[in-house]
Amino acid sequence: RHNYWANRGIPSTPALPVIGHAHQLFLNKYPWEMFERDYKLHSRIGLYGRYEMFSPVLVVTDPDLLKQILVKDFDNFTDRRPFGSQPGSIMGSMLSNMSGEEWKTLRSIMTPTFSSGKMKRMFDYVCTNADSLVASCLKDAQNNLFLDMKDKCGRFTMDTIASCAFGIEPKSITNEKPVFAQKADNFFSMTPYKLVRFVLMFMFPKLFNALGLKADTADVDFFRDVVEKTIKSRQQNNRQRGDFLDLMLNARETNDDDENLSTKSANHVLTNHTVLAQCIMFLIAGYDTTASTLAFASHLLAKNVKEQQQLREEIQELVKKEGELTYHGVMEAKLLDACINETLRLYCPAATGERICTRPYKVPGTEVTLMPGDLVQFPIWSIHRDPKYWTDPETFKPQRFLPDNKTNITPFTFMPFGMGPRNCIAMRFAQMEAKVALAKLLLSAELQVVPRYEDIILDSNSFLLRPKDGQKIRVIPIKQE
Ligand code: HEM
Repeated sequence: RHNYWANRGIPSTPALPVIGHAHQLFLNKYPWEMFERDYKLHSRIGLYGRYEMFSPVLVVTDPDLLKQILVKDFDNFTDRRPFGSQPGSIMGSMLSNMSGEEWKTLRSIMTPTFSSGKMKRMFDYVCTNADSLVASCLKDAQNNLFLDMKDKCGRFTMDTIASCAFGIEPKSITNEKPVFAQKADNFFSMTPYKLVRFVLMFMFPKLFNALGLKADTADVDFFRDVVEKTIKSRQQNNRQRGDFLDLMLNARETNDDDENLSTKSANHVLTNHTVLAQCIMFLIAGYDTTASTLAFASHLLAKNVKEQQQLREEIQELVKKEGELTYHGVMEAKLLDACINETLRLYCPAATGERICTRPYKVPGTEVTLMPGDLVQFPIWSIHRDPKYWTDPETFKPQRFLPDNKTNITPFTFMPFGMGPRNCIAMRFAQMEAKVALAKLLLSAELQVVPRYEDIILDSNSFLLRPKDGQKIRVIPIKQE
């Protein structure tokens, strides 16, 4: 049963009996490295096959084919593999884990959360929290040789998503015990038990359910309590902020008699349970990826002194021109954009992407017809570091993303937020949040590498790229003129 790829002329390295290539996940230091060896062997061809037990998986590395699958033929690949789908589970009801029409309807309800108008309104909340982050860094820098930037930035991203989307103020940045941030961190931190649980839930959902394991963990229950209280208080006060929570509650309460078809299907999708699930997803998803990005960016700039100074000068120039840091200024800053992009190229928090085939699909240029349920993976980490697309790929060179050079980048070789209609729904928000925090930090402080912490060490127990044991750097206040 491991002849599927050979019979169709698709390269595949020899599989082990029964388990196929599933063992690759455990042979490497990091999960995303399981693609490295086969990527190097087969990327010239643009695709290769592997097996998870007996199930064939197509790994796509060719940028044109990726564009085809993720964008042009998206209707054949609308879903990811089901994750945490148990009756009544919060995890299974999150947008990220939904499929088919339910996903489509919910995605269209949630998309306006990050419209340009809403982003501009959220900018002030982001700035307030970024100011608290900088103040906290400067204060702690007085008594500490170095700061843990992952911890600091995690508190910032938690406070920012909570205030922007829900009007909650956890005050994680100033709190000695930042419960919200700690709970979100717990969700992503893997112990060996959690890792096994995660692999079972992801790769062997039937076995996971048969063992009576629960998809929702205690951390999810904590956020369920927070969101339930927030919804109750908002309904009692009858106040509208025009934020994500209002958007969800208003869509849920739209009258059932409405003749508008899309509203009817929205009512069908939006139960109390699904509203709750999306809110919890935002609090959790809003925390880790952006915090790690900021921690990685701080470290890379601490290490690359020239780039750090050039970026500081760009931001100082902006502030001089506009009187303060404005939404427009932050979004237009070219080097700031390039530094965040280069950070995400080298350290993309979500290192692997995947889609499930939802309609039979003949893969262009091959004899393969994928059937509904077949899995397609794309190794983002390997593509981001492929010397075919990036000269000197291991080196931090933000200049690659400056407008003059950007046109040299092969489309679909840079995809830290995924691509196509099912890409990261909060991409523009995450970019704005990271840019504001980094800009404010650089205006007030110089970032330096700490001896013994010169390199980024990644957490090998995580499926997301996260710094292991935080990300330590030295923060030196800049004397204001
Ligand atoms: C630097 C920060 C972030 C990165 C690198 C990132 C990356 C990603 C990636 C790679 C995907 C999968 C896309 C695909 O399959 O094509 C994704 C999906 C998603 N992200 Fe993000 N993300 C970030 C921040 C956020 C934030 C702040 C939120 C929420 C507030 C968020 C919410 C989501 C959701 C809900 C999905 C699932 C979308 C769907 O299935 O329709 N992300 N993200």
